[in-house]
This record gives sequence, structure tokens and C-alpha cells, in this order.
Amino acid sequence: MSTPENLLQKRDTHRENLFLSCAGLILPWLTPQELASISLTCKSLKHIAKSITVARSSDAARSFESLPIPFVNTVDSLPYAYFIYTPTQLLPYYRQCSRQFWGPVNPSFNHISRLHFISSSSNSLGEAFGCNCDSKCDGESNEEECPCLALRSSDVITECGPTCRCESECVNRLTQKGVSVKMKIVRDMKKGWGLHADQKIPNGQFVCEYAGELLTTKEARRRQLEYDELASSGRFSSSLLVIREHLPSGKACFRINIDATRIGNAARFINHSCDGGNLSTVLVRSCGAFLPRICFFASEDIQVGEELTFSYGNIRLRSDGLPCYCGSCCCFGTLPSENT
Ligand SMILES: C[S@@+](CC[C@H](N)C(=O)[O-])C[C@H]1O[C@@H](n2cnc3c(N)ncnc32)[C@H](O)[C@@H]1O
Repeated sequence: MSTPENLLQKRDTHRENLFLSCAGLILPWLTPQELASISLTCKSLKHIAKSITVARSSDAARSFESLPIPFVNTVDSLPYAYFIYTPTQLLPYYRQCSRQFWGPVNPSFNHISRLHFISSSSNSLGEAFGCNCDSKCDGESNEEECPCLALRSSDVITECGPTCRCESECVNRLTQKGVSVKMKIVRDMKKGWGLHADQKIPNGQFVCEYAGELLTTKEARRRQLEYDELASSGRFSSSLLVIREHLPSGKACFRINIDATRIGNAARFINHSCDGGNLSTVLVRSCGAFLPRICFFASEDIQVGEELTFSYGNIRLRSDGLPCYCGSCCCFGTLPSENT
């Protein structure tokens, strides 16, 4: 028989469960600072905040990729780096995006979001630019049959794109399926976080795209000034990459500015090496898309545990440049710096 005490207890348990399930939905949207503040308020919230921290440090890619990318830190107490994840480059209207769910997730939730990101960022030129191949532009399609294969050149890879008729499983969409190698983000005392291979990666293998916000040159210059100031006054690292496409004469004819500082993917953790590192940057243009994407490929055979690095450039304009700790035999002592 239900006594008034029993009824009151039932009501309290129901309220507590409701509170905890709401907290489980809301807390993953919080920044680390907000999470730390809220976890001071009661034991239950502290417990939820802890499980969110564990989930965050177990996958920087928060299920947007088919493989998790964990954080590993044996040098200090920082469990993870906070940023908004995008699996591919974003057009500027995404700049308003200031929060993202990051906690224990149902993987199908982010799978849907991944498709949304990709279709929203296709920067399509229109239907006239795609191929009409039935399903896959595989080895059997010759270049006359598939115009996308015919567009390949030594410095820009052309893949099938948003307006092609072939399916997403087409082999000529190598870099569009996201990260396909096991990687981890490892903390270093001097360089901060760095991206490491967690499997052998053969020379030539696609590693990942450099994803982030696509900026105009004016905005890239404005942000670089802001980042330089922040970097000089404390522990701040920016991830603004500028790639210039050159004419055979050597003159720059096109530039692409991608800022992964606030919104990006695992590539934002790739550190510089003065010897050129073990990754090369390649421009990949999807047929029918206006802008190319920047992709990293292994430039040598990479061993398990090896840090993934590339060269940030050769120009050092600032005499007070940041110290370089790449450890290569040809280290210049300072990180590259040039006018954005
Ligand atoms: C693209 S971020 C790389 C990820 C960064 N380490 C982090 O913790 O977020 C670039 C920044 O990393 C640091 N960095 C990269 N390569 C380095 C190197 N060889 N030596 C020292 N610091 C490096 C610098 O602070 C640089 O501004």
C-alpha cells in the first residue's frame, strides 16, 4: 500500500532522475571552464562532468570519424584540448557556431551531422561539372568515360564531387571518407599537443584533411595579428594555415586560408618540423566544387607511435619568433613566421 512517505519518496526519485537526465543532455554542451564550475555545485553533477571529461579525452573526433582519436597525456594534468570539431572545411557562415555537443554520444547522432557538414560545405559550381558514371569510377572506367579522372594533374588531385552521379563508395573519393588511419593526440612538455600515428602508415597513404574555417585573406590577416599578440603574452597556439598555389613561373596565383584554431579537426594538432616532416600537403579538388581542400599524405613510411609533422614554411621574418623544439638535425631554432 502506498503511504504518504512512499509517495513523497517516489516523487523525489522521479525528480532526481529527471534532473540527472536533463544534466546529461545539457552538460556536454559546456566548455571545460563551465563544466569545472558546475561540477563544484553537487556530487551528481561532479560525477556527470567526470564522465564527460573521460568521453572527451577518449575521442577528439567525437564520433564524426570512423575511428576514435584519443588524447594521451603523461606530462601534465590537462585531459584534452577544447575546440569545435568539423570533419571538413567550412564556409564562413558557420562562424557563428559557438557550441557543440561533446560527451558520451550515440554514434549515429554524429554520423548524421557528418553528412550534414559535408553537404553544407560542398561549395558546388553546378550540375554541369560532374561525371555521369553509374556507381564507381574504378579502375575499369577509363579517362574518356570519367571526366574527373581525366582532370588529374601532378600538383592537384581531382576527385569525384558533389554533382557527380557516382556513389559515395566510389574509389575516386579517397579523401572524402574522413580519417582512415589510427592516430592519437599526445601531449609534449615543450610543443603542447601533437598528432601521432597509432599504426604503421605506408608512404603515399592519405592521412587526413586540414579542416577548419575558410577565411578571406583580409580576415586571415586580422586573425593572425590577434593570434600573434595572444601567443606572445602566454600559452596560446593558433592553427591558421595559408597555402598558395603557384603558376609555373613561381608567381602565387591563388591562396587558401584555413583557420582550425576554434573550429577544426585532428590536423590542427600537427606540429612543425624543420626537416619537412613525414607528411606532405596536397590540394584536392572535388569535381564541381569551387575551392580545393588541403589534405595530408604520408611522404615516407611512418612507424607506430611516430609523431606526424610537416614544415610550416621556410620564411622567418620575426627576429623574436617562437622557439622550435622539432629536434631534427637541421632545426633552425625558431618556428617559421611570415606575413599572412
Ligand atoms: C597548429 S598548432 C599545433 C598544435 C599545438 N602544439 C597545440 O598544442 O595545440 C601550432 C602551434 O604548436 C606549437 N608548435 C608546433 N610545432 C612546434 C615545434 N616544432 N616546436 C615548438 N612548438 C611547436 C606552436 O605553439 C605553434 O604555434
